[in-house]
Amino acid sequence: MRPDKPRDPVAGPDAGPESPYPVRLSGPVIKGFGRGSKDLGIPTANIPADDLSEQHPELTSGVYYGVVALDPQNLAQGNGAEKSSSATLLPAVLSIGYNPFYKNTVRSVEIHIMPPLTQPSPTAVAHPKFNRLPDFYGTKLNLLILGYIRPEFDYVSLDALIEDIRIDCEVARQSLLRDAYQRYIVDDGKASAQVNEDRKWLVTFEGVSENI
Ligand SMILES: Cc1cc2nc3c(=O)[nH]c(=O)nc-3n(C[C@H](O)[C@H](O)[C@H](O)COP(=O)(O)O)c2cc1C
Ligand SMILES: Nc1ncnc2c1ncn2[C@@H]1O[C@H](COP(=O)(O)OP(=O)(O)O)[C@@H](O)[C@H]1O
Ligand SMILES: [Mg+2]
Repeated sequence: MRPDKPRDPVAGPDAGPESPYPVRLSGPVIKGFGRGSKDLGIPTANIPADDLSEQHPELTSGVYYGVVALDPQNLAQGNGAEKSSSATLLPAVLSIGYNPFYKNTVRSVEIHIMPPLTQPSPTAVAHPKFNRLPDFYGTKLNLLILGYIRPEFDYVSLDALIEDIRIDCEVARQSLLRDAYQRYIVDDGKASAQVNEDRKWLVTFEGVSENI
């Protein structure tokens, strides 16, 4: 059960991601249990978790933050962002694990994509309307995990779970607003060669690389 204590406003060192982060994950967006939107009002793009234990033993179950890009080549038509050749980098918060509140028997990777950091945060207020994009099932998603926030918990109620995910969104946002993290989204001219390479990887889909 979730411990009854206040949450830290940021997660991970101010100086930038610390080993083993950043961690790269990719996959097509698949169907989950359909609870994200229906029960919680928080859509999560699920990607396959089959190889996770072998490929990334360092990714223990828990909540993380990072940056995502969706393949612009197979984003469904009419999703608002016109089918184009350039991928957008967006902040994200995700959960990896068995969702103890729902007692899943298989592990899942579920990513909630947040609005750009330049926009006001919808989750700054209690009982928010979480960010919702037009559906993009089947689209390839690249994710760069930059830090760990907390373990997964069981909760006394659905409302308590939703409120903790709202705080996760705020922690992810405040964490990513720091210079050493924001440069994974926007080139500030001060990024190391490695950060530039990671940003380039994010927008590279099957050999198609975008200019960023
Ligand atoms: C940031 C974030 C944190 C989460 N934390 C928990 C958690 O601590 N415990 C839990 O049972 N589920 C947690 N979840 C998972 C939700 O229960 C899950 O997104 C929901 O069951 C939707 O599943 P679906 O994609 O299969 O529909 C979290 C999800 C997100 C996006
Ligand atoms: N902000 C968002 N973050 C993640 N997915 C979103 C977002 N907005 C819309 N979606 C869409 O909603 C789907 C997830 O909804 P969800 O209710 O969690 O269903 P499922 O159980 O199939 O994962 C994603 O696969 C994606 O197509
Ligand atoms: Mg989902």
